[in-house]
Amino acid sequence: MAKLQFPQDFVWGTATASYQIEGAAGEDGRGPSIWDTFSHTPGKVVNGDTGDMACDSYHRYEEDVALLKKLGVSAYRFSIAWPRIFPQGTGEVNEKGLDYYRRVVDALLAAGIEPAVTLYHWDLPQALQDKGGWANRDTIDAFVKYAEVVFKAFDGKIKQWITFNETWCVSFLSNYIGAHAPGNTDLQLAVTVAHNCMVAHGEAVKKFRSLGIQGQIGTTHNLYWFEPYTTKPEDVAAAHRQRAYNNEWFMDPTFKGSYPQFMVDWFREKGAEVPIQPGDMETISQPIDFIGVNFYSGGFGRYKKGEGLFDCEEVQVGFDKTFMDWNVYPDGLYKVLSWVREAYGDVPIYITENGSCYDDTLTADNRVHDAERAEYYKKHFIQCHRLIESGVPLKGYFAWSLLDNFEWAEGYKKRFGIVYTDYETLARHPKDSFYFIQKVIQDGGLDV
Ligand SMILES: OC[C@@H]1[C@@H](O)[C@H](O)[C@@H](O)c2[nH]c(CCc3ccccc3)c[n+]21
Repeated sequence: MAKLQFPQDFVWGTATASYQIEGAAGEDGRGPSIWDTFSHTPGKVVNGDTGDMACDSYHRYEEDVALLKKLGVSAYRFSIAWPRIFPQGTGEVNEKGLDYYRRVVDALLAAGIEPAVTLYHWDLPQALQDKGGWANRDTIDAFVKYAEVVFKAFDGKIKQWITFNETWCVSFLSNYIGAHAPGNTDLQLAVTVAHNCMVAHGEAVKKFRSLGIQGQIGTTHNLYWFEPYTTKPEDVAAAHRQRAYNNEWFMDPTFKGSYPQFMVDWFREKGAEVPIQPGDMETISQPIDFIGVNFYSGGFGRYKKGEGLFDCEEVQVGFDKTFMDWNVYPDGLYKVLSWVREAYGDVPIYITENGSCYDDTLTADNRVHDAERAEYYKKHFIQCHRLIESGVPLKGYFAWSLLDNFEWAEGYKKRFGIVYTDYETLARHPKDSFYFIQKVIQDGGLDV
């Protein structure tokens, strides 16, 4: 048996998001978000599930913090709900909304756990969507105002800030594919939303710097490792387009201050132009202190005329699949973060999400023997160690997720938690994967 030892200062954490765990949708002045609207629209979410109750973390956050302490993490990534701070998106601050996050942050700090906070994890105030949402550049200013209020309220207490969670999901998944809120299916709209969100990210970073807020700020993109199935030029080009859709389209503006030209040309062919205004690219590529990467899966593709947006079809090569039908591809984590370092330099990296969904069963004695999920984590931890050994500046890892929670359009059937949420009683039951991660943290590494 070999012992894979992690650096002493490696950050182990778990991640959640406001709409997925809080519940209390109308409590203490919270305004509606686009996910309240979407989940309450028949046909949008499996079983008609909504985030009205979720894990009720709005009232049970102390139980969550106790679980985090038991797990032994040094950090906890969660998101602040904009509609709790500005119920109408702009205007009057809702102090009761801020108070909830003050309770959460103080409980975390009392437990010796660092909060890592995402400003935007998809719950846009509906009042802003009614005025065009992220397609309207006024939303950028509203976002910066929201960020400023939260920066000032928690300066010195929250020291790791993430502006956006997965702008690809906010733009393409939600406005081209249409699977997430607000559920549009327009490519130009998606390209515009992606651009405006990235400008909003940059403006928030500028505000953070100008206010002299303590700590570090970055953003999180979901990166997908997609490789050509053969070395044929058309397969290489097709797989690259498909990968760039998730990766370079967001990472190039963030770190190079420009969009990848081959993709600009491809979108132009499809009738979509990027609405760049003077100064936008400089704003987007404001220097950041780290990049958050959410990694779940990857695969292989080859050219197929007319297939999808990029004339690319996925080739099934025999990967094990999770309950989301996603390939289990741990090597993809090694490859994608090695690519980040090659393409964008030695920017510190945090894996801000990684995890898996399997069909869990709660036993009579409240255990969940989720061996597949524990194995998924083990395989990905091994790749994290391999990355660190290779010199990639990987600084931390946040497991998705602490709790089973509202899995967006899939509702509550899809469980990603290392803790089982009993939706009848809202009781939390650590799964075997929780104890596996607890031991890795305690030991500072794992035996392989
Ligand atoms: O699907 C599991 C998690 C979500 O619960 C998180 O809120 C979100 O940040 C997140 N991103 C991804 C990868 C991108 C993706 C999200 C949803 C559906 C398909 C792909 C997986 N996850």
